[in-house]
Amino acid sequence: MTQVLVAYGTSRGGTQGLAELIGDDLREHGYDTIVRPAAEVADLGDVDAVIVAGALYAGRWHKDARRLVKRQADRLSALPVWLVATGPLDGTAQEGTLAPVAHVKDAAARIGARGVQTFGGRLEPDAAGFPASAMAKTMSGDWRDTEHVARWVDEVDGELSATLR
Ligand SMILES: Cc1cc2nc3c(=O)[nH]c(=O)nc-3n(C[C@H](O)[C@H](O)[C@H](O)COP(=O)(O)O)c2cc1C
Repeated sequence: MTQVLVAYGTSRGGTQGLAELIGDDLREHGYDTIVRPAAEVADLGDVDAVIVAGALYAGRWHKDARRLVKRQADRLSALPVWLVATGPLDGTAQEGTLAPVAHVKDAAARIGARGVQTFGGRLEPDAAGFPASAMAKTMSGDWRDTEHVARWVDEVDGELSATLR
Protein backbone atom coordinates (compact mmCIF):
# COMPACT_ATOMS: atom_id res chain seq x y z
CA MET A 1 0.00 0.00 0.00
CA THR A 2 1.25 3.48 -0.83
CA GLN A 3 2.45 5.17 2.35
CA VAL A 4 2.11 8.92 2.84
CA LEU A 5 3.61 10.89 5.73
CA VAL A 6 1.86 14.09 6.79
CA ALA A 7 4.28 16.00 9.03
CA TYR A 8 3.25 19.23 10.74
CA GLY A 9 4.73 22.18 12.60
CA THR A 10 2.32 23.84 15.01
CA SER A 11 2.38 26.24 17.95
CA ARG A 12 -1.30 26.25 18.94
CA GLY A 13 -2.66 22.99 17.54
CA GLY A 14 -4.49 24.33 14.49
CA THR A 15 -2.03 22.86 12.02
CA GLN A 16 -2.14 19.50 13.76
CA GLY A 17 -5.91 19.48 13.20
CA LEU A 18 -5.42 20.40 9.54
CA ALA A 19 -2.80 17.66 9.12
CA GLU A 20 -5.23 15.15 10.64
CA LEU A 21 -7.92 16.25 8.18
CA ILE A 22 -5.49 15.74 5.30
CA GLY A 23 -4.56 12.35 6.77
CA ASP A 24 -8.21 11.27 7.06
CA ASP A 25 -8.92 12.29 3.45
CA LEU A 26 -5.84 10.43 2.21
CA ARG A 27 -6.97 7.30 4.09
CA GLU A 28 -10.35 7.56 2.40
CA HIS A 29 -8.49 7.50 -0.92
CA GLY A 30 -6.82 4.26 0.17
CA TYR A 31 -3.41 5.48 1.33
CA ASP A 32 -1.61 4.18 4.39
CA THR A 33 -1.15 7.53 6.13
CA ILE A 34 0.98 8.57 9.09
CA VAL A 35 0.38 11.99 10.70
CA ARG A 36 3.26 13.11 12.90
CA PRO A 37 4.89 16.26 14.37
CA ALA A 38 7.63 17.38 11.97
CA ALA A 39 10.07 17.76 14.88
CA GLU A 40 9.74 14.01 15.61
CA VAL A 41 10.51 12.85 12.07
CA ALA A 42 14.10 11.66 12.28
CA ASP A 43 13.85 9.15 9.47
CA LEU A 44 11.53 8.95 6.47
CA GLY A 45 11.63 5.16 6.44
CA ASP A 46 9.85 3.68 3.44
CA VAL A 47 7.36 6.46 2.78
CA ASP A 48 6.31 6.96 -0.83
CA ALA A 49 5.16 10.58 -0.56
CA VAL A 50 5.26 13.39 2.00
CA ILE A 51 3.15 16.39 2.90
CA VAL A 52 4.82 18.97 5.14
CA ALA A 53 2.39 21.40 6.77
CA GLY A 54 3.40 24.41 8.86
CA ALA A 55 1.67 27.31 10.56
CA LEU A 56 2.41 30.86 9.43
CA TYR A 57 3.58 33.34 12.05
CA ALA A 58 4.60 36.86 11.03
CA GLY A 59 5.07 35.74 7.46
CA ARG A 60 7.31 32.84 8.48
CA TRP A 61 6.64 29.13 7.95
CA HIS A 62 6.83 27.17 11.23
CA LYS A 63 10.40 26.27 12.16
CA ASP A 64 9.61 22.55 12.62
CA ALA A 65 8.42 22.38 9.01
CA ARG A 66 11.42 24.37 7.74
CA ARG A 67 13.88 22.22 9.67
CA LEU A 68 12.36 18.95 8.44
CA VAL A 69 12.76 20.07 4.83
CA LYS A 70 16.33 21.13 5.55
CA ARG A 71 17.49 17.96 7.32
CA GLN A 72 15.72 15.58 4.91
CA ALA A 73 16.35 17.60 1.74
CA ASP A 74 18.10 14.77 -0.09
CA ARG A 75 15.36 12.18 0.52
CA LEU A 76 12.56 14.68 -0.04
CA SER A 77 14.10 15.69 -3.36
CA ALA A 78 13.61 12.12 -4.56
CA LEU A 79 9.96 11.83 -3.42
CA PRO A 80 6.67 13.44 -4.41
CA VAL A 81 6.26 16.18 -1.79
CA TRP A 82 3.65 18.89 -1.21
CA LEU A 83 4.18 21.84 1.13
CA VAL A 84 1.24 23.31 3.00
CA ALA A 85 0.98 26.57 4.93
CA THR A 86 -1.91 27.33 7.24
CA GLY A 87 -2.58 30.77 8.45
CA PRO A 88 -4.92 33.38 7.02
CA LEU A 89 -7.55 34.34 9.57
CA ASP A 90 -10.05 35.29 6.88
CA GLY A 91 -11.54 33.80 3.73
CA THR A 92 -8.64 34.61 1.38
CA ALA A 93 -7.24 31.08 1.32
CA GLN A 94 -10.61 29.66 0.20
CA GLU A 95 -11.07 32.35 -2.45
CA GLY A 96 -8.09 31.45 -4.58
CA THR A 97 -4.52 30.42 -4.75
CA LEU A 98 -2.52 32.61 -2.37
CA ALA A 99 1.11 33.09 -3.32
CA PRO A 100 3.32 31.10 -0.96
CA VAL A 101 5.45 32.99 1.58
CA ALA A 102 9.19 33.14 0.86
CA HIS A 103 10.05 30.29 3.27
CA VAL A 104 7.65 27.93 1.54
CA LYS A 105 8.74 29.05 -1.91
CA ASP A 106 12.40 28.52 -1.01
CA ALA A 107 11.73 25.11 0.58
CA ALA A 108 9.72 24.04 -2.49
CA ALA A 109 12.54 25.07 -4.81
CA ARG A 110 15.13 23.28 -2.66
CA ILE A 111 13.41 19.89 -2.93
CA GLY A 112 11.48 20.29 -6.18
CA ALA A 113 8.10 20.02 -4.43
CA ARG A 114 5.13 18.96 -6.55
CA GLY A 115 3.00 21.76 -5.18
CA VAL A 116 2.42 24.35 -2.47
CA GLN A 117 -0.91 25.16 -0.87
CA THR A 118 -2.18 27.69 1.67
CA PHE A 119 -5.20 26.90 3.82
CA GLY A 120 -7.07 29.11 6.26
CA GLY A 121 -5.92 29.06 9.88
CA ARG A 122 -7.44 29.04 13.33
CA LEU A 123 -7.03 31.33 16.31
CA GLU A 124 -8.91 30.45 19.46
CA PRO A 125 -10.67 33.26 21.37
CA ASP A 126 -8.72 32.42 24.54
CA ALA A 127 -5.29 32.21 22.83
CA ALA A 128 -2.54 32.77 25.39
CA GLY A 129 0.58 34.92 25.05
CA PHE A 130 1.27 38.21 23.33
CA PRO A 131 0.48 39.17 20.60
CA ALA A 132 -1.85 36.18 20.04
CA SER A 133 -4.15 37.17 22.93
CA ALA A 134 -4.45 40.73 21.60
CA MET A 135 -5.10 39.48 18.04
CA ALA A 136 -7.72 37.03 19.34
CA LYS A 137 -9.88 39.92 20.55
CA THR A 138 -10.72 40.81 16.96
CA MET A 139 -9.46 37.96 14.79
CA SER A 140 -10.37 34.68 16.48
CA GLY A 141 -12.10 32.04 14.40
CA ASP A 142 -11.54 28.89 12.41
CA TRP A 143 -10.95 29.18 8.66
CA ARG A 144 -9.78 25.59 8.14
CA ASP A 145 -12.24 24.50 5.47
CA THR A 146 -12.83 20.74 5.26
CA GLU A 147 -14.22 21.03 1.70
CA HIS A 148 -11.21 23.03 0.55
CA VAL A 149 -8.90 20.41 2.08
CA ALA A 150 -10.86 17.54 0.51
CA ARG A 151 -10.69 19.14 -2.96
CA TRP A 152 -6.94 19.62 -2.62
CA VAL A 153 -6.43 16.02 -1.42
CA ASP A 154 -8.36 14.89 -4.51
CA GLU A 155 -5.78 16.72 -6.64
CA VAL A 156 -2.87 15.18 -4.71
CA ASP A 157 -4.47 11.75 -5.12
CA GLY A 158 -4.80 12.37 -8.87
CA GLU A 159 -1.09 13.07 -9.18
CA LEU A 160 -0.02 10.24 -6.88
CA SER A 161 -2.26 7.73 -8.62
CA ALA A 162 -0.75 8.70 -11.95
CA THR A 163 2.82 8.20 -10.74
CA LEU A 164 2.78 5.61 -7.93
CA ARG A 165 -0.16 3.25 -8.29
C1 LIG B 1 1.12 36.21 16.48
C2 LIG B 1 0.49 35.64 15.25
C3 LIG B 1 1.02 35.91 14.01
C4 LIG B 1 0.42 35.38 12.86
N1 LIG B 1 0.95 35.68 11.63
C5 LIG B 1 0.37 35.18 10.51
C6 LIG B 1 0.88 35.48 9.22
O1 LIG B 1 1.89 36.15 9.06
N2 LIG B 1 0.24 34.98 8.13
C7 LIG B 1 -0.88 34.22 8.25
O2 LIG B 1 -1.45 33.80 7.25
N3 LIG B 1 -1.38 33.88 9.48
C8 LIG B 1 -0.79 34.36 10.60
N4 LIG B 1 -1.29 34.03 11.84
C9 LIG B 1 -2.40 33.09 11.95
C10 LIG B 1 -1.87 31.69 12.26
O3 LIG B 1 -1.09 31.22 11.20
C11 LIG B 1 -3.04 30.74 12.49
O4 LIG B 1 -3.61 31.07 13.71
C12 LIG B 1 -2.60 29.29 12.42
O5 LIG B 1 -3.73 28.46 12.27
C13 LIG B 1 -1.81 28.91 13.64
O6 LIG B 1 -1.44 27.58 13.56
P1 LIG B 1 -1.15 26.68 14.83
O7 LIG B 1 -2.43 26.71 15.66
O8 LIG B 1 -0.87 25.36 14.28
O9 LIG B 1 0.00 27.27 15.57
C14 LIG B 1 -0.72 34.56 12.98
C15 LIG B 1 -1.22 34.26 14.25
C16 LIG B 1 -0.63 34.80 15.37
C17 LIG B 1 -1.21 34.44 16.71
